[in-house]
Amino acid sequence: MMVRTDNRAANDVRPVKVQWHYLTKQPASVLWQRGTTKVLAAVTEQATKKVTLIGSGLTQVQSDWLQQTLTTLLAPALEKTGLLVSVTVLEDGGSLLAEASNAVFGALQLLPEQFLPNRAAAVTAILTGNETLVDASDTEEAVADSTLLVVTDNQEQILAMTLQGATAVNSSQLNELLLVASQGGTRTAEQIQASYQQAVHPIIQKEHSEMPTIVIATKNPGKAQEFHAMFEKEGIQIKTLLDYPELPEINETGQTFEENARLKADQIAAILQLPVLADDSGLMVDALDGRPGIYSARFAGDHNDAGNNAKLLYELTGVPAEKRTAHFHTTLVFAKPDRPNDDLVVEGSVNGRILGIPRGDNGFGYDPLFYVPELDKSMAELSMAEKNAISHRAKAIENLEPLWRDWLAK
Ligand SMILES: O=P(O)(O)OP(=O)(O)OP(=O)(O)OC[C@H]1O[C@@H](n2cnc3c(O)ncnc32)[C@H](O)[C@@H]1O
Ligand SMILES: [Mg+2]
Repeated sequence: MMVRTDNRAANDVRPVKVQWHYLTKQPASVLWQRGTTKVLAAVTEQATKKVTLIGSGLTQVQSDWLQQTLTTLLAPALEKTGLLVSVTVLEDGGSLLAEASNAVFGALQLLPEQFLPNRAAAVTAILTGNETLVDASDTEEAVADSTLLVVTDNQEQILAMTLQGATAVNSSQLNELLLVASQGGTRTAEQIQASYQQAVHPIIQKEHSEMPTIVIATKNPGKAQEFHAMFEKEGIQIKTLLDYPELPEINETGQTFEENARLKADQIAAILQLPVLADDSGLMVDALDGRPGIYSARFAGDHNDAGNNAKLLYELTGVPAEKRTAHFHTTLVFAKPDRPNDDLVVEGSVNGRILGIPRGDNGFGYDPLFYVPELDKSMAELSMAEKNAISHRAKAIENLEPLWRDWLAK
């Protein structure tokens, strides 16, 4: 009997770690880890009624299979809208295609519209010698005679599968593979669900009618997540604009960050009759007299990060490194219903320099061009945790921390 690399039973799946809403500016993204395999997936709706998959770190065959499988699984939803799926393999520690599929299934759960009617999850089962092992690690995968990848729902029903290997399998071996894989897949679906309930559900959706509520004036769950920790420990639940789809769009017509944040906070507090925390942020470049500033999101016309970055580089053509100083700024405004003169206002900023060429893939907006001298990295080269320790939003939250309890109780 072969001892598994981590002493698991033959039919045991490894735990999973899911970081929901991993990318701040994507509507639905997930960092998925099982064993040492790490995959980042993001999904957005697109007008064309098909699945477009952009894979990095998958082979063409794997990308094709995943795209085809998604197209089949999502067929009913694809009659109405299309889907852009991006998959980035950060580390391949085995069962790569299964974990890439799981990352996408996870991200799909974060879209407002339910694309996947059943909870789907993927797992591999391998045949090695005369043993059948579920959820193979990379060392186990290396000695597999055959590998079966199965996508199941949460009831051990098989939704898709693919068999690969140099050795033929007979029907009883295939049966055995199918059995352990479908159980492992359903176990994985439960793991995804448990993580989702813990991480996402309580923050944004769960109703605690007895709990005091504040509203974060953003549709960006990543931002909301940054505020969540501060309020959770005080027994306050937070909601976001996603919980109030009927609210009118508030136009950011102010001339300063504070005016814009105030517009959002005051108007929404008045409508919902709840305390509202709003933020407005942007990039201020010294050589451009503080531009793009409040116009950061639409510097190049529409809300397009690539266009904004290109325009910034263009405007700084020929400006030497030492004159490319800049800072990110955030203003937070906390408003209570019907008390517009009593808003709590705090700010935060982080200094840096605008690079000549973009660096790094994390973050969003101007992050790849924003160099942080203390860390000798661009903002896009920082992990989310590193960025959240030094960012302008983090500093503003730090400044809010000692003030808001007394203000809210007044
Ligand atoms: O107001 P909401 O709806 O939350 O979304 P927004 O895109 O307007 O978000 P912000 O006011 O926070 O930021 C305005 C723009 O400034 C840039 N920006 C803000 N924070 C940033 C950050 O942490 N990293 C990189 N760019 C950032 C980015 O281009 C944003 O679109
Ligand atoms: Mg804004």
